[in-house]
Amino acid sequence: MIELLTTQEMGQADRLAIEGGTSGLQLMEAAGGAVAERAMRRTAPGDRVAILCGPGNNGGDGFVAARRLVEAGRQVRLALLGSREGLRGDAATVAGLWEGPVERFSVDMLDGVGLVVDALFGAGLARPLDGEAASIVAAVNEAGRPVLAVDVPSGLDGTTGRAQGPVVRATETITFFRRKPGHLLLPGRSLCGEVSVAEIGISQGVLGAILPQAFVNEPALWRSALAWPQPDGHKYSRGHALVVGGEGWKSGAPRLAAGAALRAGAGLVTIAAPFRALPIYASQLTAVMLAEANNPDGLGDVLADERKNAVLLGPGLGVGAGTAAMVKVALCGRRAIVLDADALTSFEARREDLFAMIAAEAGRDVVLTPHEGEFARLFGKETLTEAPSKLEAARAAARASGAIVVLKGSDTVVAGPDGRAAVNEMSSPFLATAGTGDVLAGIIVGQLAQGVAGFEAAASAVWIHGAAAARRGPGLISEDLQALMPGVLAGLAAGV
Ligand SMILES: NC(=O)C1=CN([C@@H]2O[C@H](COP(=O)(O)OP(=O)(O)OC[C@H]3O[C@@H](n4cnc5c(N)ncnc54)[C@H](OP(=O)(O)O)[C@@H]3O)[C@@H](O)[C@H]2O)[C@@H](O)CC1
Ligand SMILES: [K+]
Repeated sequence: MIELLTTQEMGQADRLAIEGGTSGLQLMEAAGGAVAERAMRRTAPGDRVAILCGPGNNGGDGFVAARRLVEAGRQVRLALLGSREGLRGDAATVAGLWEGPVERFSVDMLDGVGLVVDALFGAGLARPLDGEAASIVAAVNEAGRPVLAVDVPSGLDGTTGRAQGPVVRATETITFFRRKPGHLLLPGRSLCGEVSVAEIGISQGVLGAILPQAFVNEPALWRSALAWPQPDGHKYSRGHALVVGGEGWKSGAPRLAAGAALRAGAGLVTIAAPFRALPIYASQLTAVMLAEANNPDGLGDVLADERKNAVLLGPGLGVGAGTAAMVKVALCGRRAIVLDADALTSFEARREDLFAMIAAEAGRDVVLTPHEGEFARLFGKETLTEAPSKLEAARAAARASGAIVVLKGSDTVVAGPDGRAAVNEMSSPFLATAGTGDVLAGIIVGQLAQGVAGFEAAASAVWIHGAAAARRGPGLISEDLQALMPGVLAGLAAGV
């Protein structure tokens, strides 16, 4: 399980390590040493390196790296933002060990360098950069040389992934102990370049005191919760997913979802749709079954069979009171529910009704899968814009709704009402194509049908969906995803 630490939690980790007997100076020597190691991979002896140090401990890491790089034969020029006398604590100590000149930044420092080390600001960034700091950042970005950022690109908030002012555009970022959410959340992820993590002598044990609630979405987070068919099992023991579909001319979305649910491992999958649309569905389906549901009462009849233990509503269903009434029927009872697309938008003006229906049945999993537009419509634009980060927006929505919220995008966040959250990085830009959201909703309902718990069902589905897309790359269309899933699932089953 890979935890993500807010800058505050990282400060706690540093403090706990120091209380545990590792000095701050040892941590800084290890951090600066790791920076130097990364810098050496990008340069050869004799190459010129510019190291830009800020007034805090991030700058301290820069001083350590400078010393180590000179020892390794690099030609180092070091600039300090602020005065040497202004340095405090460990940063002052390591600055004292630096025997070279300490310059004031000038643009010519960047001429012909093989690497710029950005050690201006890290976890202590307290406000947007302005004045001299802002002009240094502009000069670094303008120079177009490779940049190695220490901890985070200066100007980026490691907790939120946002920059309120100027920010360094790094080629590579090295952070310490654990990544921070801002390394995965956009725009942070694209500003960091390649991210590596260095161990600096903080023991894993500190996590037991910190209890981080945000994680990288990767198999270690949910692998043990996945359901695999047992030798003595049968299709009914793998669950029965129901996808509620609409009119025939909108049957593509429910069909994509149903196929994905079957691939995800649901034992049976049925699409419920109006009688007049059934021939259209039937002409394109084989293993997926059909049931007639002309209206909410009809859906109630279909759901009278309690073996249908997970239901998806939304893809191709249409926005309006009819869809809201279908959702209401599906939400009566204990089965797991996924609400996507039109099923979310149908509650735009009456979100409290939806949240009350979700709350009415404790212990049942409801997963909501909005993209940012649907999220703003359901939870209010301010939930998105006023939250400090996308992660916090998803958490706030999960708390308000009592559901697991999958806030989709290139940096999809899965958040549970209990505060647990996972940020996804297993993705592909080629997923930005029609129908992929329907496939994701289908994978989630397929996982839920097999009895996988809501948070794990959603997080694993997001990962499987991204991994399938990554296998194809250019040319991907949503119809391809189903056929790509077995390879991804085989890898998970084998534990790789
Ligand atoms: N023991 C440890 O903790 C370890 C920490 N490590 C390293 O330390 C880093 C965190 O160090 P840090 O806490 O000193 O913060 P840092 O990012 O250097 O900046 C603080 C300084 O910047 C200033 N400042 C802030 N915003 C500003 C702005 N907009 N414009 C101008 N100034 C601004 C702020 O001034 P103030 O706000 O007080 O006026 C203060 O002087 C962390 O990222 C990692 O690299 C590693 O060595 C491992 C051990
Ligand atoms: K930095």
